[in-house]
Amino acid sequence: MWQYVKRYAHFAFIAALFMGGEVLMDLIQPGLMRRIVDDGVLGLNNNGVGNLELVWHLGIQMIGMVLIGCCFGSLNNVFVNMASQNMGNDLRKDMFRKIMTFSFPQIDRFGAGSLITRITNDVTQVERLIAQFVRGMVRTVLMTIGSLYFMFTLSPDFAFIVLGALPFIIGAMYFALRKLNPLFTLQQEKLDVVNDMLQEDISAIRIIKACVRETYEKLRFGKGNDDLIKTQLKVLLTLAFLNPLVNMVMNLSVAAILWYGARDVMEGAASPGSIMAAITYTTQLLMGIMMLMMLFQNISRGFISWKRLATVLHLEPEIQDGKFEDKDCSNVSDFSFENADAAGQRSENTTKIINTQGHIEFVNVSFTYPGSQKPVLEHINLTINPGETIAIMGSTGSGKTTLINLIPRFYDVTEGSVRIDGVDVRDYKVSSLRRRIAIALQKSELFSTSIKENIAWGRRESDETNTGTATTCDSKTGTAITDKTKTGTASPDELRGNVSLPNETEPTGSDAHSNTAADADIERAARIAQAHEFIAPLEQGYDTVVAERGMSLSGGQKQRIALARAVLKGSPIMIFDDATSALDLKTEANFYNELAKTSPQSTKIIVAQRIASVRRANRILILESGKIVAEGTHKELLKSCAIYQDIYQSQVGDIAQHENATQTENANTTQPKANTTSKEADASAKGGERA
Ligand SMILES: Nc1ncnc2c1ncn2[C@@H]1O[C@H](COP(=O)(O)OP(=O)(O)OP(=O)(O)O)[C@@H](O)[C@H]1O
Repeated sequence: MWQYVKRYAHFAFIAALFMGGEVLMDLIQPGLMRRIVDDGVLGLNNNGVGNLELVWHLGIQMIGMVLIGCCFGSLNNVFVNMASQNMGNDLRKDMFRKIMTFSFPQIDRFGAGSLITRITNDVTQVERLIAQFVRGMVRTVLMTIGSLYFMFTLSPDFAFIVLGALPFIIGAMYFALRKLNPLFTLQQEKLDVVNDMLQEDISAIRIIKACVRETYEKLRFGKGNDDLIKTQLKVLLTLAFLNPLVNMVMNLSVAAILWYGARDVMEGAASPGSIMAAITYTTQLLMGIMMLMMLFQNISRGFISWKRLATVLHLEPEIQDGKFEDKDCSNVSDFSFENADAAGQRSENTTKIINTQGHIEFVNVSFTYPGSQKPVLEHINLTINPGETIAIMGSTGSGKTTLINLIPRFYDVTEGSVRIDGVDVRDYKVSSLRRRIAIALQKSELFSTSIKENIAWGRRESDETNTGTATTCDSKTGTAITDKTKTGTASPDELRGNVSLPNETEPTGSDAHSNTAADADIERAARIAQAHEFIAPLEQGYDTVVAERGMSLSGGQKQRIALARAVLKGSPIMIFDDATSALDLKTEANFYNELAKTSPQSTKIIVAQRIASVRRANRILILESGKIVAEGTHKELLKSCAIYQDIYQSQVGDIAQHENATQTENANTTQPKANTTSKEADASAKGGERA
């Protein structure tokens, strides 16, 4: 924690100085009050003749002290907040960065709810720990020392009375904190559970309503919440006993001072003013101790939260960078967090540059999910050549997604190796590897921003580059494209970016150097993904803002935006994991046709359930129980593979429809493209989206 504290230690130090000033003002006041009573009112040093002028004089001094103390207190708050909030800000950012470097199993181990609790509630607790420490601890320590000192100067007896009370208070606090500490840990864990449920329920609200499971979910959430409240109640109950106990000890001390002091006053050993001052010091001191009690609670809570944060911050990412960097991405200024973390490491290791072609090899690959005993993939041997289109079919749970997840290292193989262009994926720099792979998934993740931003999102490195020029990768040629839109030197060809596209209006002149170039890229990608048809008629077109997680779009529309995003990324390797399942067959066929035309050199891997989606692939693999059981073209498999034949038989209707769609498409390409296509596409899209 010190590394975070020390960055803002200067603020904390200044805050402590101001707190010292505030305490000093508080400590001086009882002395002034004593003089007002003894000298000003009772005139003890003037034969019983009071001095009103002195009362005024000392009164004004007291008001001045209060005001100065108030200013010191406010300035203390300002600097305390600067220290604690800045530290919290750094912690939150570092937590987020760290989480971004985690592998899926690591994220699963914590759970999304727990990570959210840590990054929000736990960071707040640590902020509070720092604030309370600088504010409360400094105040209490100075106040205790100062009050005891002044009490000793007033009367050592008074000081001994207070010192006698201290062990009771400290003992009570010690036992309370021993009881409270495990409860604080439990409380944070219960909060994790509640946050997990909350997150799950809010994102699944549609299905909860559709299945009329509101009551069930309410009960489930209620139970989690009750558990949290029970723990919180235990904490409060412990405190409920502790507070009155400390109050009682404090009042007994005041009573003892009054009793003792009254006797001294009667015997002439002490003045009434000094008794008043002693009582004020006692109250200040014991209030300080009370505050210390609250402080210990927050400190102990803060340390528990810090431990939870440290578990995340000190966890080594399972997926580590290798030495190989893609040639075309080697001079991309890396924004990615893993690179931020690995920056030092990179300078030590000699980075080896490779020109990615898109050749993929699975060499005797086996994979078992962490925590599971049963392998999901067993001894997979597979070679995919650059520019080849491979389709993977197989029953649900056969391991298709798992297989493709090994390529971008979402998981690392348990045995064997996955190689891209002859290099084990584990030897690549993770960001470089993933930049060369475009992925579209069945469940399209969209962000609550414009359609344009959503499509451009996958190719963001150029936007995030803040030094020099940005380089992205051309899928067709495999060569680097320097993003000269920023420097104003881009030619129209360069402005076409990653996507190699059919001839359309090229941006020229000054347009070529403005945003319209990027817009043109986005539109072309959307056209390939068959998304332009539904985006163009929208009132705001590409600037239409998508609701959270794409809720304002149909399933098919979301998928087409996700496809456009993958196309725009234009990587040498493209993976479509059931990414066209919500499209009708015609739209799907159009997409793959366009893709084949515009990115012939990209290696494409299509995971699909429909024969119509895969029949045009160069090779189709049939995966069963984690093993490749058949491999061949559509025709070959129809002849030789019983599983494929079964699937074919079950989809005969679909296939006929697909053939018609393909014929219509071929006919259309011989005629000028009329506007009717957009209507057809929309109508068919609706069909697909219903699918
Ligand atoms: N994160 C995970 N942890 C543990 N087991 C998993 C995990 N993800 C998938 N599995 C298991 O691995 C097996 C293969 O899953 P995978 O998602 O690869 O299948 P699939 O062929 O893509 O299925 P589908 O066609 O239904 O998408 C399944 O038995 C599944 O239960």
